[in-house]
Formats: sequence, C-alpha cells, structure tokens
Amino acid sequence: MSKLFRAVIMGPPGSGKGTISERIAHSFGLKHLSSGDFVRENIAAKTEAGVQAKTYIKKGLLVPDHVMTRLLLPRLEEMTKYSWLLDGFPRTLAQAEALNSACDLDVAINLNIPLETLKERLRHRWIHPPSGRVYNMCFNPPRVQGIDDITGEPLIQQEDDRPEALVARLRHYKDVAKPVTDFYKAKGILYTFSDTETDRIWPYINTLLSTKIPTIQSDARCASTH
Ligand SMILES: Nc1nc2c(ncn2[C@H]2C[C@H](O)[C@@H](COP(=O)(O)OP(=O)(O)OP(=O)(O)O)O2)c(=O)[nH]1
Ligand SMILES: Nc1ncnc2c1ncn2[C@@H]1O[C@H](COP(=O)(O)OP(=O)(O)O)[C@@H](O)[C@H]1O
Repeated sequence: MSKLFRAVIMGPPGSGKGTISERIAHSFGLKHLSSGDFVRENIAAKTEAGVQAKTYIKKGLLVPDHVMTRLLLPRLEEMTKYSWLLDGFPRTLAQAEALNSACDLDVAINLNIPLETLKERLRHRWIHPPSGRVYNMCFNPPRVQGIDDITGEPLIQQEDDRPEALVARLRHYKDVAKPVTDFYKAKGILYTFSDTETDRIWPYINTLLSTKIPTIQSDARCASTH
C-alpha cells in the first residue's frame, strides 16, 4: 500500500487557495477538501454544528475552533484511505493542534500575496453559490458576464469581498495565521510562496509536490497495470 499524502494550503482571503487547490487536485489526483464547503453542507443539513456555525457566519465571523474542529475531524475520519489537500483549515493554532492529533501532514503550503493584489482580485471575483464555482473578470471570466458557465444561473459578488470588508478580514487573518505558520515551520513542513500571480507560483508548487508524491503516482500506475 503506497504511503498516503496529506497537505494543507493556507493564505489570506483572495490569495488563490481555491484556485491552486483545484490545480493540485487535478494534477496529482488528491482529494480537495474545503472547510468552507463542509460548513455549508452542515448548514444545509441543519446539523447541530451547522446551526451553530450559521450564527457566526451571518455576523461575518469565523466559526469557533471547537465547533469547527467537531465539524471537520469526523469528515477526515471518512478520508483515511485517501490522499488529500485541505483548504481553509487550520486557521488557528488550536485547529492546527487538533488536526495534528488526528493525522500527520506531509506539506503545509502557505501563500504570501500582497494586500493590493488581494484587493484587486476580490474586486473582480464572482461566484456561483450553489456550486461554489469561482470566476474572476480579470483572471478566469465566465463566458457571459454574471452568468455561471455550467448552469446559466446568476453569479454574485460576496459582501466580504468589498475592499473595506477585506481590510478587517486581513487584520484578523494576520493575528491568527502567524502561530499556525510557525507551528508548521517548527515541524519542518512549511513551504511559503510569495508572488502576485498564481501562474508564476504554480510551477514551484507543482515541482515541490512532484518530488513529494512520486510513490502515490508510481503505485497508482503499477496498480492500474496489474
Ligand atoms: N488576476 C488574478 N486573479 C487571480 C489569480 N489567482 C486567482 N485569482 C482570482 C480567482 C478568484 O476570483 C480570486 C481569489 O482566488 P481564490 O478564490 O482561489 O482565493 P482563495 O480561495 O484564497 O480565497 P478565499 O479564502 O476563499 O476568499 O482571485 C491571479 O494570479 N491573477
Ligand atoms: N477553519 C475555519 N475556522 C473557522 N471558521 C471557518 C473555517 N473554515 C471556514 N470557516 C467559516 O466558513 C465561512 C466560509 O468559509 P470559506 O468558504 O472558506 O469562505 P471565506 O473566504 O470566508 O473563508 C468562513 O467565512 C468562516 O466563517
């Protein structure tokens, strides 16, 4: 049985976690797990954690660590046979320690993107809430402005993406993210990428993961030929 690969991707709002996670999932066959998607599923399913989480999200707040951890760890239990990339968790040291008690990580990818770039990107971000598909009028625009390519349903811009909302989110992010990146730096698995363009960062991430995930691919190949 090949060794499974587990990674997390971190970065401020608009840094490209979702964009890069999709590329990693596609290129390396990892499962892309998104904490935001898990939260929305729990809210839609009206689970106890989902009902609690909703009260915080309505106020534009992060979900408390104990609620988030209780919501997320059981989902990771279902993924013990898979290699995965976790996006959006951990966001605090308490979450990183809870994750560390549940499983070992191979890589922690950290995106370090300038504030002005984040503001510019989020100004042009449009999403299709039911699917979570993300567009950007400057980077990956929909075929028809304001319309989802797949369903034809309307796209929206998130309140949180307004420049004034972003400043508050970024201030909070800076306070809580440093202990998490220090935690992974101490474990020797933190890899930070700084640039203003995803397409310039991607080759470095691709190379890093290609060196870390050979066994999975080779085993998968030999498995498929048997
Ligand atoms: N112009 C430009 N836009 C980009 C680039 N990379 C990603 N974007 C777009 C895609 C999105 O509309 C927006 C933010 O990217 P993501 O949604 O992937 O970021 P992330 O998942 O970190 O944001 P979140 O934490 O969910 O708010 O910027 C880039 O290199 N250039
Ligand atoms: N690791 C986490 N810790 C606390 N709250 C979280 C976490 N992940 C997601 N959430 C909550 O779920 C909401 C939606 O998450 P997400 O889709 O990643 O959007 P955002 O860009 O707002 O982080 C977040 O705004 C936050 O309130």
